[in-house]
Amino acid sequence: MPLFKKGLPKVLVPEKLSPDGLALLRSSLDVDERKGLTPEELLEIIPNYEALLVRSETKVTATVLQAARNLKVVARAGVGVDNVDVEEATKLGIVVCNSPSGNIGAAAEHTIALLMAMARKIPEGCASLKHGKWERSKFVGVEVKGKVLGIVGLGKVGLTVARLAKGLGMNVHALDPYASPAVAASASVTLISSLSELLPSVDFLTIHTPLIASTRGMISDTELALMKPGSRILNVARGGTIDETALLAALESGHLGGAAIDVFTSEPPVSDSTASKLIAHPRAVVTPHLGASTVEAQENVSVDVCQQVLEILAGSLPRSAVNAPIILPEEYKKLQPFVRLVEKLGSLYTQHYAGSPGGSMTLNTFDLIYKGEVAGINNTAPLFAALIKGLLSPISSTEGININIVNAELVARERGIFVSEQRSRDPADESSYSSLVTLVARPPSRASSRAPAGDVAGGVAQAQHQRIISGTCSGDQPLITRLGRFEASFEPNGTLLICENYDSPGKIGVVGSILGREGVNINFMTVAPVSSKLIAGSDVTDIKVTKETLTEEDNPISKEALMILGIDRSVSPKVTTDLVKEGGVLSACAVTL
Ligand SMILES: NC(=O)c1ccc[n+]([C@@H]2O[C@H](COP(=O)([O-])OP(=O)(O)OC[C@H]3O[C@@H](n4cnc5c(N)ncnc54)[C@H](O)[C@@H]3O)[C@@H](O)[C@H]2O)c1
Ligand SMILES: O=C(O)[C@H](O)COP(=O)(O)O
Repeated sequence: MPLFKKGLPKVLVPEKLSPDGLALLRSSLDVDERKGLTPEELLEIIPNYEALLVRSETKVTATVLQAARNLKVVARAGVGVDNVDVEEATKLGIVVCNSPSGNIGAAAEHTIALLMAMARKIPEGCASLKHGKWERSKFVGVEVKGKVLGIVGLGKVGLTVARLAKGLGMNVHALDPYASPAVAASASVTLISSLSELLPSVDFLTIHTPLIASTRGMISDTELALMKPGSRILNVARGGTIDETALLAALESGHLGGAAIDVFTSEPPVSDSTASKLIAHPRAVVTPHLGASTVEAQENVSVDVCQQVLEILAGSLPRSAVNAPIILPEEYKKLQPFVRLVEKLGSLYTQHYAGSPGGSMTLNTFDLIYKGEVAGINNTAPLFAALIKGLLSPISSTEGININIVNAELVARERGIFVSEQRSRDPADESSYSSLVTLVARPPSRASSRAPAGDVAGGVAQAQHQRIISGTCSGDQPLITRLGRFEASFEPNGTLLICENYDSPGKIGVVGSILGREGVNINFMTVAPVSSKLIAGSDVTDIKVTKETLTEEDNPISKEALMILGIDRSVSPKVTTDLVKEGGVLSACAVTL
């Protein structure tokens, strides 16, 4: 078991990563470099770490992730994340990030190196000379100038290969259903619309797609048969895009003039496998997944992912996560106070209303309404995630799962929670708030069968089943401005006692003495009157406008109020019961925010 620097988050590095990035981590993280771990050893130690930094060798399986109780981020120092179970990481709220552009140049240059090595038989000539032979006529190659290079996958690496190949005087044809024709044209690449059209035209074919369902085995017997006799093929993308058995057969039959392969279906290849026979074939030029192995690329990807690990562990959003939305840093900064606010709205809703009739158990449909400046924020995914976290954190253990931007949608779907986000660029409301966020909880069916406008009775019936909480941000500090039918102004922090009562003299004294008896100190108190709009009868969508309340002659609606007390500890249910029984309040509820 490693000895950790006390208190620092721990990051496990089980593969060779450039020290440039790791140096960035060392001042604030405990970096544990453990090369050569067996899968069993990885499983045993992974619960100790907050971050895991890998290349393509470490298999980050569902079992590893489930055991990783403290893991916040898996960072892949490179592009491909096929060695990481991203789906499981998403379920568990673990960010998976990568370095999508740090090794593009290296991979493209390696492709060209293999292309030239294969065309000019450099590995064979080199090996022959080292064995003391001088065989000049045996190693006559071909030129690439004027030949057709077919590229499957005109993404970052594919496009760079295209530009380099143009520099060598090649004609470049490419197949990529998602490529931009303008970008292809700017690189003088002819876009071809199908493999069957592309393959017969090429002298060299190179693959630059990810390994996904549609590309697995994409080049097999049929496709190889379409290629010209003597043509050559390259794979610096992922093993499995070219079927290894079909490729070996095409080399053995002499149909293909050569193959240059950097990646294999199983790495390292198993002895006696098809891949090992392919490697041994005299017309195959092979490298052990070296596409990204340059000093420069390794520095790039290492620095890139190490910076992201620091940011993620500090609570920021990743720049290039594969399982979370990308949000610009300046936008994320603007969102931060509202993220805190919306989480508080959700938590306040669950704690204040969950136990009440029609509470959170039945109200699983929410409108999250952004008004004013906050409505101008484009990507509200962090607000959605904050709401789900706020709603669920007070009532569920969520089995150690950290609800965040990565898994909020999945968790909401599993829990049957529906959220509709709405925006209004109008001023926040008649009030002076520049931004206002309102959470409306409602039963799904009622919402769609809303009473026609003007039908106040219907409106009240509908309103009875809604719960509304609004808030704003004062600087960075969240502020609740409405709780139910009450106009409020309190900071949702710490433990709060929320008492509904008729606003009458002496009430505060009684409540204070009951709390004093229990040894509870009051830090602050604020009174929230019924919304003036409600008294004027204009706010028919307000919540909980009960018949009893409206017809209470001695206690007209205008006399109702919420008393919100900030207290220094959580209280037992006995305290809230006593407040109702002895203190004369209508209801009392303690929440911790
Ligand atoms: N050998 C190495 O060391 C090494 C280094 C870097 C990248 N890679 C691999 O190279 C591949 C390409 O990387 P990239 O950064 O260019 O990725 P990219 O996402 O930028 O490009 C992939 C391209 O493939 C296209 N594509 C997807 N499905 C396709 C299909 N069915 N037919 C045709 N095109 C399709 C996409 O539209 C995209 O343009 C990846 O598999 C990556 O893991 C390998
Ligand atoms: O996906 C990638 O970035 C490349 O395949 C490089 O993988 P590596 O980091 O294991 O060299």
